Amino acid sequence: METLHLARGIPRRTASAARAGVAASRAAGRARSAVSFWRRRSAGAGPVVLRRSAGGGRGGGGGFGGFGGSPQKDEFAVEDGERESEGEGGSGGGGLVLGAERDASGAVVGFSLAPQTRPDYVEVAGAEGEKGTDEIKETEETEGEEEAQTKLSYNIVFVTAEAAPYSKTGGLGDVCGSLPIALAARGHRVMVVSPRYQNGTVADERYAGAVDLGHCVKVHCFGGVQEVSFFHEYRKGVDWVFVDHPSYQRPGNPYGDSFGAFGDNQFRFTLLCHAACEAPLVLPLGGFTYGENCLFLVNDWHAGLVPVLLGAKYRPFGVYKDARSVLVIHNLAHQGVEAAVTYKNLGLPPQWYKALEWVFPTWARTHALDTGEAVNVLKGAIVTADRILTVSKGYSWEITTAEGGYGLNELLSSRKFVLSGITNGIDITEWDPSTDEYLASHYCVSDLSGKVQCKIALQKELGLPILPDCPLIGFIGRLDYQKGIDLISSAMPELMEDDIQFVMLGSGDPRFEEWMRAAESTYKEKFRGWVGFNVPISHKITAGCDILLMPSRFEPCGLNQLYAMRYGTVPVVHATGGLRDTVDNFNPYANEGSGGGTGYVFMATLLLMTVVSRERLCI
Ligand SMILES: Nc1ncnc2c1ncn2[C@@H]1O[C@H](COP(=O)(O)OP(=O)(O)O[C@H]2O[C@H](CO)[C@@H](O)[C@H](O)[C@H]2O)[C@@H](O)[C@H]1O
Repeated sequence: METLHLARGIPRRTASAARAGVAASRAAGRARSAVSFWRRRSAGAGPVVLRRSAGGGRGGGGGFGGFGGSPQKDEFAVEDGERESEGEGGSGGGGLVLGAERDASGAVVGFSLAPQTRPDYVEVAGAEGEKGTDEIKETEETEGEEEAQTKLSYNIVFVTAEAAPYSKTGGLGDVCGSLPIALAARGHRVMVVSPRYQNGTVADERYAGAVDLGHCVKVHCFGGVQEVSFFHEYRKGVDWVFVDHPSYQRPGNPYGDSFGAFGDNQFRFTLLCHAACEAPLVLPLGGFTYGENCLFLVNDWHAGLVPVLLGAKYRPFGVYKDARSVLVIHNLAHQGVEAAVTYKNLGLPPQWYKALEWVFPTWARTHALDTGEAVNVLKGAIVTADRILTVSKGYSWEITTAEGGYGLNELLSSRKFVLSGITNGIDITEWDPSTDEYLASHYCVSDLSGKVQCKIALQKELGLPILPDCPLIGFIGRLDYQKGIDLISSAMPELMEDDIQFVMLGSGDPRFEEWMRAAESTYKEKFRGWVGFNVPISHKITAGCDILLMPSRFEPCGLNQLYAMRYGTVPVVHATGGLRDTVDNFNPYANEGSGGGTGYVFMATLLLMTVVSRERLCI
């Protein structure tokens, strides 16, 4: 498992005002420019310059959640999952030093990831001479390989509503499915806590490798006691922990079904947060628990109660005193807002109400008696987390503005000193055109000759006329207001006047799904709209298309443009958030006139007001 960190090396740009909308005609114009650019490219104008800023991360299983047994010494080293004595580990140069915990009589009672004198980290062998600093050690890219190792190793607990390949509706699943593996490869001990969704389809088999740990935890919430249990799989150096409860067993995706979002999501994710706080304390993974000295990475509102619980439920009793939490915001538009009366259901002490208190502005209230009082889980996480991260630098700034802050901009601005952005990486083993299992032909960015076979195969599979020279534009994503689908739909008649083909893959808002079906029957020879969630098709579109269109109104990071750049597919993106940060706008004058850049970045010319309505604030 390797990661590609596109953030490094990309010139940092000062983001201009977050634009909440783009002009559809502008999008069409840009797509047309890309078409003509593509034509020039096809005509021998040279390949698009795809600049990758950094190489992949170190592969390998590593990690140390998966071994057990009794140590013979107080400290021993572990390398690539194998246990060695300390002396042996020293010669290997890549071992981890662990400590044994002893009772008053000196008998070993367990193992600690922290040496007794420095209880919050372990040292990584090979970092001799540089001990005492707290930086992640990374060497510069060497022949496409990134050597990265940590000198401080943490017990990291991801809490997330989705983690691929077990569950995925979008980018959150991708990141929480691959980043833990990359961190484990660097020497951290990593656990991912996520629900064990069972929806009665073949997708349930994804959890087949996870075994019931036989551990139940009682959660006091929603006026009763709920019992949750845990399943566990140790895979690629990571402890994947799945919380089991009947509320995760129903048809649909993690958040809803064809009738919309589930009405009990607040309940389901409250359970997740309580369970995630218990997991490091009670689950003996690989023989021993993670313990209290954890770093919780809480992803989006679904995990947002975790930092609140640390402060409200555990620390008053001396538990998790040294634990820290990082809130990772993948999408600020979803905040977990419910009526104020639901606060009492969350299993929090009454005096902590203010942490979650949220009052809608007058204009957003629905009737004269509406006081606008609500609880907002993400707000609670923002005020209680030790650090706040977004998935790109640009987005970390945008959320502090009125246009991009979804009502939380002032609060986020007040926490600027702990707010930062780190651009997402991607899993370059899954997304690699030279090995991608879903492709009809393999190729690489330095030799795109196999790409045309992917295009022909895609045209064939979708029943489009097989025209290798016809520019093929693609879109992949959730059919959501965020993604600018309405802008594509209004640009479509103009786009279809050109000699192009257009393929869309997505699911979500039924209105957009209906529009895709209608567009397909209107433009039979040129347009295909695949309604549904289909990972193989997403790979085929990424490889088979010449251009990938992403006219997102806002985009915290965006992954598809990163995949596209890796597949030699020109991204055409709106200059917002992570799209602006990661796509280098094509400059025909660069490189002594031969051109340079990684795609097209268009600016919004029409600012559409973002209406922060209650509907958008609730999942
Ligand atoms: N119908 C379909 N079939 C198959 N695959 C599909 C699909 N629809 C989407 N996908 C896949 O889901 C992922 C979507 O990732 P994005 O980052 O573009 O969006 P998303 O808005 O969900 O994520 C949020 O979180 C991520 C991660 O932080 C941020 O990058 C992003 O900006 C933020 O909005 C991609 O891997 C894509 O291929």
